Formats: sequence, structure tokens, C-alpha cells
Amino acid sequence: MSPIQASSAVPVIDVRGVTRRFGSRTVLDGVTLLVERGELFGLLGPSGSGKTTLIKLMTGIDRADEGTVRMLGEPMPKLAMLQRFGYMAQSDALYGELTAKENLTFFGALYGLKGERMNKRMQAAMAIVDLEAHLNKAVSAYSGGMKRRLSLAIALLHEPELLVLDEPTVGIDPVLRQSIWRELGDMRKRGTTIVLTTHVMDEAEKCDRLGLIRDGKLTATGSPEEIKRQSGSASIEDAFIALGGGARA
Ligand SMILES: Nc1ncnc2c1ncn2[C@@H]1O[C@H](COP(=O)(O)OP(=O)(O)OP(=O)(O)O)[C@@H](O)[C@H]1O
Repeated sequence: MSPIQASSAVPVIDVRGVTRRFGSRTVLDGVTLLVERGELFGLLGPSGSGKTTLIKLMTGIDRADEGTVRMLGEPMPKLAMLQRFGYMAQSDALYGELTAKENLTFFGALYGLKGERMNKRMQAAMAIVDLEAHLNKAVSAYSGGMKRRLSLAIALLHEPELLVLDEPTVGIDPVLRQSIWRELGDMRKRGTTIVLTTHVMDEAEKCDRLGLIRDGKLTATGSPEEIKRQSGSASIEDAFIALGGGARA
């Protein structure tokens, strides 16, 4: 059975008619998007098309001018929801003067983790991103890629039922990228819902469904196969361009 057929009646993410304006500029224009439990959903769109803005509305960091956003059945924004999903922003929200361990402990406490479970989860999350050897290093001494990996470890720390990841593999080398994708696949099999943005076409192919965003509008949704069929294209890259993408996905 596909994850969609197996889903419960209430979508994990329920975005309806969402519009977001900055001054006179409409950055999201009437976006409606439902993501079901256990789906791995990828948002694709040219730079500046509105992906991060949509992610920020989902996570409650920003508020829509029109329309509604519900996550796990709850209207957003809602502070208490922070414990129920993991969020990796595009820019790393880390404390540079603290070590990785101290950062993890800080965010773990926000998620309600402590004691033995905190230690176990810290080890497990750092193993996934291959940073166990750098636990006691100050984050200011981390490279850009290491910071991305630590941000991902923080998003995974509390084993949330929903993960929202804004370009999670940018700056991560191909070998680790593959192992992170394997881990995302395993989490999805365990029922975790994952929404992510990507510019990488082979990552898009691994998603259950994709949403293409262009100039603040959702121009197509469907499985990678459906998207290719809709556009009569042989690859997601061609489909993306045919469905109004751009040179850069
Ligand atoms: N706080 C803000 N104030 C004004 N304009 C904003 C604000 N946030 C985003 N924008 C504008 O909204 C548009 C969409 O931005 P957004 O970050 O959502 O794009 P994106 O699709 O995530 O791009 P990228 O792939 O480059 O990350 C851009 O033109 C951006 O300049």
C-alpha cells in the first residue's frame, strides 16, 4: 500500500489558500498543499520562487496574510508545536561560542529531552551526520558543511513525527549526502513525514511526491513519474523546466 493510501484522514500538513505579501510584492499566491502521514514530499522551485517563505508559514515562524496552515491538525503558528516537529532552517541557527554538545543539550531541553534518553539521542543523531568525533568542538570552529550537519542532527534529535528541512544537503559531500538520504528513507518507512526543499534533481526523484513552485504559485504536484508524464519529459529536470521552472531548480 502506498503511504498516501495508508494515511489517516487528517493530513499532517494542511495549507489552504495561503497568500503572503511583502509590501506590494506577492511572494506566495493562493497556495494549497496537503501532505499525508508518512510521505516524503519535496518542494522544488527556482531561487526566489517562495519555497522558504512557504516553509516558514508551515513551521509558524511567519504568518500568512490570507489562508490557513495546520500542522498535525493544529492551526499554526503555535509555540507548543515546536516539540512535535523537527525543523532545519536554511541558515543555521546555532550558538557559535558553544560546543556541538552544548547546542544539542540546549535544543534537547527545548524538546523536553533529558538524562539517558538525551545522551542516547545525541549519540544517534550525531552518528547519522557523521559528527560524533566533533561533539566537544566549539561550533565556531566548524566548517559550513559541518554546521549544516549539526543543524540536521538537532532537527532529528527528538525523533519527531514530522521533519521540515529547508535545503538539508547543501554543502554536504556526496557520500554523506547518500547516507543522509538512506536515513531519511528509513525514517519515512518508520512513519515519519518529511517535507524538504531541494535544488538537486536526483534528490527530487527520491521523493514520494513533489510540489513545483513558480513565482509564488504551486504549478504542479504529483509523484516524480506523474510530474514527468504531465510534462511529457524524460527527466525531472526537463519536467521542471517545461512546467515553468528555470535554469536553476
Ligand atoms: N522578509 C522578507 N521581506 C521582503 N521580501 C522577502 C522576505 N522574505 C522573502 N522575501 C522575498 O520573497 C521571495 C521568495 O523568497 P524565498 O526565500 O521564499 O525563496 P526560495 O524559493 O526559498 O529561494 P531559494 O531557493 O533561493 O532559497 C524573494 O524574492 C525574497 O526576496
